[in-house]
Amino acid sequence: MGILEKISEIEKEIARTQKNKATEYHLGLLKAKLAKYRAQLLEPTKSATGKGDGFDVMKSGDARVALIGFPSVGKSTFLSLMTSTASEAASYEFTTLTCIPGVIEYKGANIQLLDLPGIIEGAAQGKGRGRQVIAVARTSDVVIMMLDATKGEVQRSLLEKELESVGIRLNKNKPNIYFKPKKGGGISFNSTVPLTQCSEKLVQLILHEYKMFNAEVLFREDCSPDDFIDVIVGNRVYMPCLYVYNKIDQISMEEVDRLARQPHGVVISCGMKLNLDYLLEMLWEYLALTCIYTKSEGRDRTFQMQLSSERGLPWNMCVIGFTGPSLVNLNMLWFGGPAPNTALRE
Ligand SMILES: Nc1nc2c(ncn2[C@@H]2O[C@H](COP(=O)(O)OP(=O)(O)OP(=O)(O)O)[C@@H](O)[C@H]2O)c(=O)[nH]1
Ligand SMILES: [K+]
Ligand SMILES: [Mg+2]
Repeated sequence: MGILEKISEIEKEIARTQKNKATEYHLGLLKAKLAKYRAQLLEPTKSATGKGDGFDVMKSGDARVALIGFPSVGKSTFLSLMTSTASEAASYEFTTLTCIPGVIEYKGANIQLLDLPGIIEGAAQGKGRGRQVIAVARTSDVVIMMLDATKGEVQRSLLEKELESVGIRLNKNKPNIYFKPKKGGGISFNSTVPLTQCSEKLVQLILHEYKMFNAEVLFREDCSPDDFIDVIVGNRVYMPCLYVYNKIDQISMEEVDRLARQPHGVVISCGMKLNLDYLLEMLWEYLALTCIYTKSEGRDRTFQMQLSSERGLPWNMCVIGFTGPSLVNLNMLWFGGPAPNTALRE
């Protein structure tokens, strides 16, 4: 059996297994296996990482934003509107075939915006240029998931699944679990909070699946088995994502209102140049959140300083757990006591 078949078998088994106390170990084990096979799938192949395929665009500026979406949702139209780069837009699917960088200048910062080919279901497993596109998404600081407002919610959940399956975690903080593999001494397990989704036995089972028999594990929040697997697999990327619904000129006001209220949602029309300023403001706030995930060195620090001086705060103000889309929330939280769940530790 190939890896793809194995993955599909396990996914089916997870889907048909009822979730309850009696099955929690079985499910935990299945999820650990799934994560293992998916990791194998992601091991670089020549075609996915080969230079010269148009995807190896140099990072430049203060931050990088990737445009991810199905074909013909308006990604290239957006790039051409927001930057001085022209990217061909047309009514047929897969107009864009490589990665096309542009620069947004905003509040003294240069934000690199990347237009990418459309992706479809199965992208992570190599359909179309999905793997290259997703590899670029992994290198960005914020993802703009562009959606066609006329097309319903299914595109969004399909894309979320694709990104999820390659270890990209959207609008989610890194699980607050201390994990350290050891040379001996068995598995020591502790938690500072009551756990409702994981237990010592489940943690041991998952670790054994990864052939780890000695480790120190400390849960500092009530994490799920999936969170724990993310921590031991270790190559996950946590990034903010804006869900941008384009083409609102084509839908009713009621529908616009509904989409605008989605968490992390912004509604726009590239065709009629509607709400683009607001999107830029939101993008700026979401970029501020990336300070949480990045190290305080070099260019990241410059960017943090820019962001925080604007708000009259010390540059390392940005070292805060992710609480929501509003920076105001973050600042209040920070002044309220020690920053929870700081990710600048490493
Ligand atoms: N009605 C309407 N049409 C739009 C809007 N934005 C873009 N379009 C149209 O949608 C079509 C696709 O736009 P593109 O920018 O090529 O889309 P894309 O996402 O880059 O497509 P691929 O590169 O093929 O993945 C074009 O015909 C655009 O003119 C909008 O806000 N409203
Ligand atoms: K197109
Ligand atoms: Mg395009």
